[in-house]
Amino acid sequence: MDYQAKYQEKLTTAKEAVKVVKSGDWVDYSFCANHPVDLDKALAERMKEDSSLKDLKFRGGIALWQPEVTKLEDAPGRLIWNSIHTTGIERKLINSGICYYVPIRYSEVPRYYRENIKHVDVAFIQVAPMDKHGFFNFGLSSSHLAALCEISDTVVVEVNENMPVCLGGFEVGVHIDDVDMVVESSNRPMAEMPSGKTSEIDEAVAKLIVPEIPNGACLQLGIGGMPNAVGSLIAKSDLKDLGVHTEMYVDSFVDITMAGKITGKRKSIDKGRQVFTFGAGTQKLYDFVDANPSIMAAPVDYVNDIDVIASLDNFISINNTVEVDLFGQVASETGGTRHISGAGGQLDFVLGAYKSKGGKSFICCSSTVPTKDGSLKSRIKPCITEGGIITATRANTQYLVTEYGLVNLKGASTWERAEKIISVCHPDLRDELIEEADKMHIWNRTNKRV
Ligand SMILES: CC(=O)SCCNC(=O)CCNC(=O)[C@H](O)C(C)(C)COP(=O)(O)OP(=O)(O)OC[C@H]1O[C@@H](n2cnc3c(N)ncnc32)[C@H](O)[C@@H]1OP(=O)(O)O
Ligand SMILES: CCCC(=O)O
Repeated sequence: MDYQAKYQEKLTTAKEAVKVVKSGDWVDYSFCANHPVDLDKALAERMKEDSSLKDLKFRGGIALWQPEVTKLEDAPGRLIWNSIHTTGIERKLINSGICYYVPIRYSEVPRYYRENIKHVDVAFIQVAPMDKHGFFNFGLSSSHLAALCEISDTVVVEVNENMPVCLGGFEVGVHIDDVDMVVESSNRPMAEMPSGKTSEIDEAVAKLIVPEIPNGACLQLGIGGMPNAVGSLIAKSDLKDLGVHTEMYVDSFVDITMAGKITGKRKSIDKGRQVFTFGAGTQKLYDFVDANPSIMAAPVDYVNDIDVIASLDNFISINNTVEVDLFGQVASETGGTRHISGAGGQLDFVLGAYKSKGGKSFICCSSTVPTKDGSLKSRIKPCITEGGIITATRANTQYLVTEYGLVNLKGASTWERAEKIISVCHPDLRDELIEEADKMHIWNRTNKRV
């Protein structure tokens, strides 16, 4: 089969390719680092020139830069951006009235596409250059992109030579036979998502979690500064023979690997491989995962499947949250009715890690939220702020960790939970919380004031 001939047949420019978009279409921008760059720019140009092109519905998630189409002055009347997980960029788009969140359980996203969404008009995906077998590797996001290609009327790939090639699993790319148009991009460097500075609070939390990790454990680190801080401390620890099975591949996994802590030898499946479904970090990460045989990309319905997670012994899952209440309910997606990020795979890993033999799931947060005037605002509340969304229910929460301590809520009655949870709150806010707990009938006279 002459794949090069097919490639040449399908090769076009971004300007030509975007002509396929019609008013009313669903246009899927794929995910995170794989959002299109040149196609997005060309579509925005076309929309500027042709004001009759409207009622467009875009879908994407974890936007690392603001899509050009959303910058159009008249974007609010002409398009809606739907996000399966919002970053700060998308939070701003929510405020401007053009972005809406798609509630998901991340492990289920490929099935949403195949069985529920069922139809996409146009898919625009950044991919790595075609290999000799005719495949365009999805690189940093295997995620749900194979499912997206299956249900899209038109698949347009935007080839970027800087997209790392991530192999090892399945559904990691799309074949030229299943692609309608190929656009060679301007080869911009991959967008980065630096993990930010680690705070003293992050470090205090990390110091409480690391001693809970046994040698040979299999790690998942979530999104945000705190899980990354734990990763940095693991890199400096004496732990050995660790494995990785994580939804998101982040920079600190590279540091832990370089420190010689990861062998993956004790994994019962995918032995020796660091498994992930999407990656976002710095160029250090992108260079590390590129064509690396110890890395295995796979779709999210495999990586986040609770039975797959549970089949890995000593699974350690570390995720961040926005608010926790005195019942142990975890709200990681919103602050009241204000949308912040999304459910992502938090529940998948909370459930899977607890089901794993020797596994532990840690929900961590700073005890207070930073405020402009420096006043103390607790993240731990009697009840989740009105309108807040629960990501992990109270029965699912295992370890809760703040800079003041680590408590295990499994098996604890409501009064025991209240006591444990208040023990990790900011000391100046504990009395108020005890008063509230008392009013809510979850404080017993035998409860300890810590
Ligand atoms: C990819 C993976 O994570 S793997 C599997 C796990 N998935 C998840 O855990 C999904 C849910 N978790 C998350 O999305 C993240 O961990 C978060 C949002 C909880 C924390 O992420 P971080 O990047 O560290 O959050 P950060 O502290 O920067 O706050 C993000 C926003 O929330 C706001 N916020 C944080 N806490 C609160 C609060 N208690 N009340 C109101 N707003 C709040 C901040 O002001 C900020 O908003 P802004 O940037 O628009 O001003
Ligand atoms: C969509 C995935 C992001 C997350 O789990 O946080």
